[in-house]
Amino acid sequence: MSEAFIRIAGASLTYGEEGGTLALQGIDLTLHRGEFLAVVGPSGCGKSTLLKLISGLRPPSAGSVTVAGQKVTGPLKIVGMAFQNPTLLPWRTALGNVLLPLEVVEPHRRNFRADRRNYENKARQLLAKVGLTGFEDHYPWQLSGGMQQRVSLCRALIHEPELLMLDEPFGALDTFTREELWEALQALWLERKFTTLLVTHDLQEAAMLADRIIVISQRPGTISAACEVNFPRPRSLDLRFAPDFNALLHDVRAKIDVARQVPLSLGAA
Ligand SMILES: Nc1ncnc2c1ncn2[C@@H]1O[C@H](COP(=O)(O)OP(=O)(O)OP(=O)(O)O)[C@@H](O)[C@H]1O
Repeated sequence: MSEAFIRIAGASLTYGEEGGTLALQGIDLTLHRGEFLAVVGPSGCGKSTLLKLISGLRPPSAGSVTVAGQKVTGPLKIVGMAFQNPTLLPWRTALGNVLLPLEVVEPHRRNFRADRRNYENKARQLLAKVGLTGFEDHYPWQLSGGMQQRVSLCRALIHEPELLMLDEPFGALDTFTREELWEALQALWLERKFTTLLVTHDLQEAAMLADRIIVISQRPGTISAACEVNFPRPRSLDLRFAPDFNALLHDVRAKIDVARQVPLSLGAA
């Protein structure tokens, strides 16, 4: 495995002042460059908070977070993000939405006007990779939920981030669309190998896409278990029917059940 890219050491995060909500406690985690990590656990255990901690949107109350050798002290520029709700700007076309980060994030912002044609080509290529050729000039309201989420994925990747954070990106989609997007995401990841954190409630999604799955326990969230996912890549959807795959799902499910019952960080007897 390659070099460590993210290191979290003894990190805790409390929302609000002292006596506020202790969301995460004693998190130790190392991620290698190019690794795909899935984060699962019961509702409210701190999965999204872990993404905020790593991306610098929230500082740790204790411990430290290091990304690419630098201590995280504020929002990182090298992150692309996509959420359950695609949050596309309704007055912009698919292409216009994908281009948005380039108009905001340096160094692209500086070059955007002069290099617009180049950037547009890049955006069109990315849209083609997720099957949206011919829809570049459509507005969000002219696209299905799955298509909007594809645009959102392209928007998260257009500035070639080293780190991709996905918070339940496919949670609102039907099963077939979700599976198509797993394939699209896997293809992009295999090509570009951005380090990825995926928060999901869908264990099939976690096992299909990730190199490793971590389970966060009931709040205050701690990492209560981890499973390596060693299926060769590219992974096809047929993998869902393999006995090894289902054994892994059962194992992760059992670990989540334990995580739901035992508030580990409170030192249950
Ligand atoms: N901005 C905030 N202010 C105060 N408390 C917060 C804030 N954001 C989250 N929390 C609390 O922190 C805890 C962890 O929340 P978080 O959103 O990280 O959980 P999650 O595992 O992503 O949940 P879900 O699976 O339901 O989306 C919860 O108890 C939540 O109420």
